[in-house]
Amino acid sequence: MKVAWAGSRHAVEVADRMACLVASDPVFRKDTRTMLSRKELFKDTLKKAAHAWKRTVELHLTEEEANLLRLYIDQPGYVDLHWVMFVPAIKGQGTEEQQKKWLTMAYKFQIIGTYAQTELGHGSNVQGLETTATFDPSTDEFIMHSPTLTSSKWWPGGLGKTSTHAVVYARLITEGKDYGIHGFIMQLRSLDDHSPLPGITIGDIGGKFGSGAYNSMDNGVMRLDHVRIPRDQMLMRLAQVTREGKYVHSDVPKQLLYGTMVYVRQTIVADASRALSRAVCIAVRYGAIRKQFGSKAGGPETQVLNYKTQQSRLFPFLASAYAFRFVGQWLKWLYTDVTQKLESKDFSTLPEAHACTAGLKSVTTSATADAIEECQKLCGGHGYLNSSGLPELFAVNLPACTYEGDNVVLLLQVARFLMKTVSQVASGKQPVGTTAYMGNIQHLMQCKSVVNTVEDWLNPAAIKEVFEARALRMAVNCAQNISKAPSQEEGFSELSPDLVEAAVAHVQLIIVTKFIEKLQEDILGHGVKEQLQKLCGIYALHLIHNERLGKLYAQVRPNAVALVDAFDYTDHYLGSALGRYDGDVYSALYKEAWKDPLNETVVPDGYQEHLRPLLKQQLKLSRL
Ligand SMILES: CCCCCCCCCC/C=C\CCCCCCC/C=C/C(=O)SCCNC(=O)CCNC(=O)[C@H](O)C(C)(C)COP(=O)(O)OP(=O)(O)OC[C@H]1O[C@@H](n2cnc3c(N)ncnc32)[C@H](O)[C@@H]1OP(=O)(O)O
Ligand SMILES: Cc1cc2nc3c(=O)[nH]c(=O)nc-3n(C[C@H](O)[C@H](O)[C@H](O)COP(=O)(O)OP(=O)(O)OC[C@H]3O[C@@H](n4cnc5c(N)ncnc54)[C@H](O)[C@@H]3O)c2cc1C
Repeated sequence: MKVAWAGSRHAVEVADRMACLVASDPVFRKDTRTMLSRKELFKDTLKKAAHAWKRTVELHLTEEEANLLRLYIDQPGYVDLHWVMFVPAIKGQGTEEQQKKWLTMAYKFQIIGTYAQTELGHGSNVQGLETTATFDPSTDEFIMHSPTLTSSKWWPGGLGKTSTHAVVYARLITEGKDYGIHGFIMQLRSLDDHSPLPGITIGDIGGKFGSGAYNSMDNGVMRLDHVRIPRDQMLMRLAQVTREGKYVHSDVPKQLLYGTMVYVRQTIVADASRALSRAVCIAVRYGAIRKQFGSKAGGPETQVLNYKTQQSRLFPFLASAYAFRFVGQWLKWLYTDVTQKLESKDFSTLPEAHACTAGLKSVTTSATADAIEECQKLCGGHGYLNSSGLPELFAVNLPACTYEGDNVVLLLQVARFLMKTVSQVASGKQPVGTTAYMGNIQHLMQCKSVVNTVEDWLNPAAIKEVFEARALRMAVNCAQNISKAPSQEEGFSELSPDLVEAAVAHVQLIIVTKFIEKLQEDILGHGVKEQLQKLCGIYALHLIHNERLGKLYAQVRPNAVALVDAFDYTDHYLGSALGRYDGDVYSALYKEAWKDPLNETVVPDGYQEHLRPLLKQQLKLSRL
């Protein structure tokens, strides 16, 4: 099962090696992270990032190994933005010459970069950004400026205190005309003493949700006061400004400006499956250790994992973790395929790639945030302790519902794509890729499900048909209602809640389909495929027909712990007293409690000033 989860034997081996490297290095300790002040946590993040880079160089780690090292260090920081957004933005939007110049420095960490798009006034509406980049032909420079308070850059990770450079998104103005949003490389801080360059005001935007967690990241604010940069720092793969100030657009779709976001959304699906699997791992292992109540005859107490209510709340998450993992692996393939096509100037699959990455990012991150919260409840009181690992896991993954595109905004993008596809089908065009099922419209609009028993739900063809019919009918229903509205735009706006539901149904169909396709691959190992079939059934059925699942849960229960062991997480990475591999939960909880700063002294600070006088006063009063 470890191989099925990781994708290959090689993937298991390299992940194990990197996880152990991190777990055995004292610099990467994180057990007292939630007790650090914001400043201490930030410094700890800088230390870990520098040490990770040192180890990467010393051990000559490959890109794959270095990425895993960063993942297992498990502490958000500026390096995430540098590798996940700054470098890809230059790769996707820079010319070959620009890539050579900037990536050479970025790969060696001679510069640290971030992705500065969002502003105080606008995040979702990228076309509404206000920062300006005005070309001055007299000096061959762009003047970068924040004209209003709301145009202050706001949120970019690493911007607050660390980044020396950024890809800054701004409205390009040349020859008096506004050509909309484009990307520019800007140096922000001196490479000698790290002070901000003239005209740049920069800082951290302040503490965020939860202790520890995302507070390790210095999300930043930046205002620009007529800062000049050379013309060749505009990223010029999609469009150029000539020496004379002429705007020239390349023959590529302007949506490629959004390419970095497509790339990151695809990686976020993998993050979501990992976060969900960590929460499930903690809740399942702990559920096997925790006992409450017993038989009336005085027999042994019951493991809470044996309660049917516990199973019906928890096993759909276990199934979802596997489902998201497999769809994430497929999405990575889709992204690579689209990138190769783009290189040979075939842009035909771009809308589908956008819809799939936007939709899957939305559905998987929302489900994951909800599931982590529920796993905390599934662990009872102990789940609420920081030492359970769950509060931090929740706080770190909750913003994934917002960053890289608010989930509802992204689902509306999927809905737009679906409405276009429905109208193309109506005019006789055969849909392809993930919407190919819509071509079967005559059958799917009328068919009746052949499913009667729980066993029928293990029939992949039956499951697929139900999901296809559900998604298509919801989309067609929306399209019909929109066509009755005074205008397309008004109809879309009025029906947006239904459109979001239709988009979710389409995305869930993709997830179910990719799970089924996974089951058609060669899967080695005794009983592995059978367990995955049950999980696939649970994933599909819990979305549409909760009542019939009891039998499947009973079949999964004997292997529940093994199914989470297959995630292959070290105790260091899981970071949970409840989810320990050896099950020694109570000693671990007890030990963790003593690490709290409040326990550094037996009598707490503040006793002399506030507690003692109060108690003495009460004592005096009671004697009167
Ligand atoms: C215990 C815990 C310990 C710690 C654990 C540590 C680690 C674990 C967690 C993981 C952490 C780190 C790793 C990951 C790092 C991630 C860091 C994330 C940082 C965040 C960064 C950001 O948020 S960057 C900013 C992102 N911003 C957005 O996403 C903005 C969203 N808005 C948009 O994308 C657009 O404005 C929108 C699409 C909404 C609208 O576009 P617009 O052009 O205005 O309007 P439309 O008319 O709708 O579109 C025009 C046509 O373009 C098509 N289109 C739109 N987008 C795209 C696209 N991306 N690609 C292709 N095509 C696109 C659209 O469909 C329209 O097409 P049509 O044919 O004309 O209909
Ligand atoms: C932890 C974190 C890290 C981030 N890192 C970065 C970074 O590195 N770089 C960067 O540039 N940005 C970053 N961001 C910003 C992030 O990309 C934006 O917050 C995100 O795109 C959402 O935009 P917004 O904040 O403007 O939300 P808003 O759009 O203001 O959303 C508010 C509400 O309005 C709703 N809404 C908005 N538009 C519509 C619509 N058309 N129809 C229906 N409902 C709508 C939304 O659903 C939401 O409920 C980060 C954000 C966070 C939280």
